[in-house]
Amino acid sequence: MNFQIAVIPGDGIGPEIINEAIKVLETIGKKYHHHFHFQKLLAGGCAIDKVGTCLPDETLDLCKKSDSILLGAVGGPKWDTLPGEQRPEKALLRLRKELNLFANLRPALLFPQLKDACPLKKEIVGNGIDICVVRELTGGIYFGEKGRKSSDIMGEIAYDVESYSVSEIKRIAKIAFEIAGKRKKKVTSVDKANVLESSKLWRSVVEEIANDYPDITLHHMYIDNASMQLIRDPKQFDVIVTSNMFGDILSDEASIITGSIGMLPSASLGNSTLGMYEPIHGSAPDIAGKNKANPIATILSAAMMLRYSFNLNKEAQAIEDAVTKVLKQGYRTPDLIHTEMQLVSTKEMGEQIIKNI
Ligand SMILES: NC(=O)c1ccc[n+]([C@@H]2O[C@H](COP(=O)([O-])OP(=O)(O)OC[C@H]3O[C@@H](n4cnc5c(N)ncnc54)[C@H](O)[C@@H]3O)[C@@H](O)[C@H]2O)c1
Ligand SMILES: CC(C)[C@H](C(=O)O)[C@@H](O)C(=O)O
Ligand SMILES: [Mg+2]
Repeated sequence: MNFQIAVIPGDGIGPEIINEAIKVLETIGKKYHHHFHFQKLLAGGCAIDKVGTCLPDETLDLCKKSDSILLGAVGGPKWDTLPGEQRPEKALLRLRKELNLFANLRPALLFPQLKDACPLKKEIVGNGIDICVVRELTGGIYFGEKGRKSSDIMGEIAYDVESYSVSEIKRIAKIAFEIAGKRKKKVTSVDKANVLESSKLWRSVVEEIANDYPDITLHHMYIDNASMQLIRDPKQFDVIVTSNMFGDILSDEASIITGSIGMLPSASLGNSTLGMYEPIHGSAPDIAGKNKANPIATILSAAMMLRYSFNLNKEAQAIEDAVTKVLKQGYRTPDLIHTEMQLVSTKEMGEQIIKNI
């Protein structure tokens, strides 16, 4: 089959990790007789430098017309002083919003071979950690009213408003319950309902949706406690459903218990098969251009693309199996390294994964 993939390498380590994911997809294409057509597009800081805007119209148009989008990372210190609207990260937010990609799945899976790279004690990790964070992606404080104003008494004031509608909460809650139905049948909804009005609505709507899923257990947890419980006893979680900002923070926290933020992929989905797939990490300016970045999160994001946008399940599994094999063989990028392991670069990690497909 033929698939049109819009590729946004972006900034920092973005182009390095994307190259490895493309090579992996090409290998899958050859093996299973699919034609993946890649179209590289500009967005982020590199687009600001080249054409003066973080998300050129052409990029947005071509993303809309493609079958799926693969993104590396955007942003970096070079553009940090730009006003909010002009920052590279705005490209990401606009893509998510314009394509209505409201559901962000961030699976935090500790590969058994990486138990030594997990900072938690062995007795806490037990047989392994397998959590799916379902992050609401097109609402909340990221997209509420924001601005600056000045007051005679307080001087300059900046504000960002968190708001959620019933329909926004319903659609993300449904996705979380559907996913939990295929897993361990447990949803933990994370909010701050003891303080925030938007969280109170969140909690009541999630409870209403839970009535349609009698075989799924629902727990509510405040974000402060959830941040602590994730380290104290991560095995208690199956699916975590939460708002845009809480999901952003909790997923970075969850990633480190899988060994490295370089291990966590994501899928951003809406109402059609068009999805955007990206690692959860950023452009990692501290290691950019050094061939040191872990490409696995991006490669696993490509696997999620095959599964969710193209319904190519055995092909996705082939990538995931190859990652497992490479980890078994002892290959590690610097973020995962510990004793008696084979240190490899970004490129070498990609090559080893390809060899194992
Ligand atoms: N999706 C995105 O495009 C995205 C996501 C997060 C942050 N950002 C942007 O990236 C820039 C840097 O942000 P940050 O430093 O807060 O977060 P970051 O995720 O880029 O880096 C945090 C730390 O994790 C390490 N790291 C990240 N990815 C890695 C990988 N694949 N392999 C090995 N180590 C890895 C980095 O070296 C750094 O030490 C900022 O401009 C931020 O806005 C973009
Ligand atoms: C870069 C930033 C806008 C983005 C977010 O906060 O959503 C990132 O941190 C992520 O996790 O994808
Ligand atoms: Mg983030």
